[in-house]
Amino acid sequence: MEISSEQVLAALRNVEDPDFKKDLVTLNMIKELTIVDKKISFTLELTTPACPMKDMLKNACLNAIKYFVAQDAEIHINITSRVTKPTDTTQLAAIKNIILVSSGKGGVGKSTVASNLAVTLAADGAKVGLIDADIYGPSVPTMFGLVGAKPSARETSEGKTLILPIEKYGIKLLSLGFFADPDQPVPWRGPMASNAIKQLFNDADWGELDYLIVDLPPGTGDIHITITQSFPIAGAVIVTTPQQVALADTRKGLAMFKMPSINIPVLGVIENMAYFTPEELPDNRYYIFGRDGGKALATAFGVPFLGEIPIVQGITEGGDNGTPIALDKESKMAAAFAEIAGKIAQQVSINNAQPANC
Ligand SMILES: Nc1ncnc2c1ncn2[C@@H]1O[C@H](COP(=O)(O)OP(=O)(O)OP(=O)(O)O)[C@@H](O)[C@H]1O
Repeated sequence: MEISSEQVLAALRNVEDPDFKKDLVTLNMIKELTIVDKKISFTLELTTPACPMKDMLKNACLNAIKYFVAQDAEIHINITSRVTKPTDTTQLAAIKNIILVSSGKGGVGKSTVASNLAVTLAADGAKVGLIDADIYGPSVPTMFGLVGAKPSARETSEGKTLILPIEKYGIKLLSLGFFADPDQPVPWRGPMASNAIKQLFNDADWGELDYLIVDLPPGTGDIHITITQSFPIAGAVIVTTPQQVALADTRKGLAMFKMPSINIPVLGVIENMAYFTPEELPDNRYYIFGRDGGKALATAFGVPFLGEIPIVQGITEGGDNGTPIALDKESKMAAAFAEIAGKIAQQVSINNAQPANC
C-alpha cells in the first residue's frame, strides 16, 4: 500500500514540542515532505540552530512514523532552522534577537562569555554579530586578535555612511575599541558614549542577523539605559562569579532588568570561575570563590540557571591570543558553552513563541 502525506503528517501530530506543548505539524515545523515508495523525506524546521532538543525531536519523528505508518519506512530528516524574532520589533528589522551579556561587577568574565557564546552560535550555523559596548575596557579586539583593526565604511545609495563590521570566525564584530588608540584612555562622557553606542547599532551594515550579542560595561549605567531604552532587546544573560562581593553587585544588575521602566527578560545566570581543577588531579574541584552562589541567585530571582564555567587556563590563553576556547570543538569548554548557548537560544525562542517554537 502506498504511503500518503496525510498518514505521515497524522503520525507527526503525535510528536509534541516540549517547550510549546503543541505538535510539530500544528507548529508548522514540517516542510518539504516527499514520499517515494517507502522513502519518506522531510525537513524539520527549528527556531534556532542551537536547539538543545534537536536529536530528541528527530528521534521522536522517526519513531512516530515507524510506529504509525510503516515499520520498514526509509526516513530521511533534514534539520534546518529559521530563527524567530519578537513580534513587536520595529527597529533594526534585519536583526532578529539582541542579547545583552551583563554583569554587576567588572572582571567576572562577561567578555569571555560573550565571545564564546558568539563563537558557539555561529558554529551552529546562526548568523551572529557581536557589539563590544564596554566603554571602560573594550576586550573584544584582544579576544578576537583584532587589536589595531579599523573597520571601513561604505556609502548607501541614499548617501548614508555605514560602518562595515569586521568579520572573524564567521562573526560580525564592532567594538568601541576599534575607534580608539589601544594605549590611550578614552574619557567618554555620558552623552558622548551613548551616541557612540547608538551608532554601532544604527549606522553599521549588519545585514541579516539571527543573534546580536552585546557585551555591556559592568554595573548599571548610562550605556545600559541607552541600549535598553533605544532598541528591542530579546533578553539579558547575567554573568557572575560565586564570591559574595560579585554576587552583591550582580543582584543589583539583575534587579535593574526587572525594573518596570526597563523590563527586559532575564534569560538566566551563568556562574563563571565556578571552581578549579588541577590537571594532575582531574577528579578534584576546588571552590576558590565559594560554591553555587550563581545558582542560588538564579533561584532567588526565579530566573533560569544556565550553567557553570570552571577556571581553566585555556580560557585565559584563548582570550589573550585571540582564539576563544569554544573554537576548539574538542575541548570540554566548547561543550560547556554549547550547552549554555543552547539554553539561551531555547529561552529566546520560547519568549518569541507567540506562536513560534524551538
Ligand atoms: N573561566 C575562566 N577561566 C580562566 N580565565 C578566565 C575565565 N573567565 C574569564 N577569564 C579571564 O579573566 C579575565 C577577565 O575576563 P573578561 O575580560 O571576560 O571579564 P569582564 O567581566 O568582561 O571584564 P571587564 O569588566 O573588564 O569588561 C580575562 O583575562 C579572561 O581571559
